[in-house]
Amino acid sequence: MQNAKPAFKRILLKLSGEALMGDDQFGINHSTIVRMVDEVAEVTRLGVEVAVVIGGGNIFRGVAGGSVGMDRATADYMGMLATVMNSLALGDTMNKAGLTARVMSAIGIEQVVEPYVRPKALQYLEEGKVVIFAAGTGNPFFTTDTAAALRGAEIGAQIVLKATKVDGVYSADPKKDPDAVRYTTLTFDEAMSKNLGIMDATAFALCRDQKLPIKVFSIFKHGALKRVVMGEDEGTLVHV
Ligand SMILES: Nc1ncnc2c1ncn2[C@@H]1O[C@H](COP(=O)(O)OP(=O)(O)OP(=O)(O)O)[C@@H](O)[C@H]1O
Ligand SMILES: O=c1ccn([C@@H]2O[C@H](COP(=O)(O)O)[C@@H](O)[C@H]2O)c(=O)[nH]1
Repeated sequence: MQNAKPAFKRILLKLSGEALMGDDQFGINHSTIVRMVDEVAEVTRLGVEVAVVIGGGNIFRGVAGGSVGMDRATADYMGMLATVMNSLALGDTMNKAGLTARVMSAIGIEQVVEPYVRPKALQYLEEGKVVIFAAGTGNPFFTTDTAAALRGAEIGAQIVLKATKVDGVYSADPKKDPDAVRYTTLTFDEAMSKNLGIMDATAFALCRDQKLPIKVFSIFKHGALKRVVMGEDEGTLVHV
């Protein structure tokens, strides 16, 4: 179908930080980040406005610091800084691939990244730039999934796309339970009442209240992002 149009005008793409490691044990794998950017570039060429939140699990998670006795809020700020590093790497890779990316941070580090200012972010999106929201929500005790829900709602995205290491939402963690079954669709209430660990309850609740659907799909599956954007059958849709 040559003339098919994208199903969405503006998306909030949540990229897994952990997936950035590729086959490495830690950090940012070069060919993996280049591959992710290629997938994003493909959907920008369709005219879709793309905002991105990237996680920090390839570098640091606050919960890990907390578990070895660190002050949890301090550990969470370290986690937020990890997302700034990933955002800078992603923005740099995008710019090298011919996209125009702008990184905006929820915490003040102006010598490194410009601060998040909503009208400016909206202006960049209208100009066709890719906006990368760094440092999560700017507050400890949250996650980048919640930041994705928050920024998605703020910018009027039509959907939050969670690109992660699994190809959808399962009845249990498919990495731990081989009998887990994948859902094609489910409601926010079902996801929360079943305690499905793919996203935290705060992110689900915010999206439910804002009637902002979430699509969960695999970042490792070539072309999956484009298929989601074209409204094709891919991953799991979580809806009101
Ligand atoms: N019910 C479930 N269905 C699917 N995946 C699940 C489920 N419960 C737990 N998971 C796990 O959740 C993981 C994805 O969530 P998580 O937020 O930890 O990673 P991410 O968002 O990809 O990484 P990061 O936080 O670094 O951005 C999957 O890799 C999967 O193993
Ligand atoms: O709003 C936020 C977002 C993130 N954090 C901290 O950063 C790490 C990395 O984010 P992930 O979503 O786990 O990839 C997270 O574990 C928190 O420690 C935060 O405090 N507030």
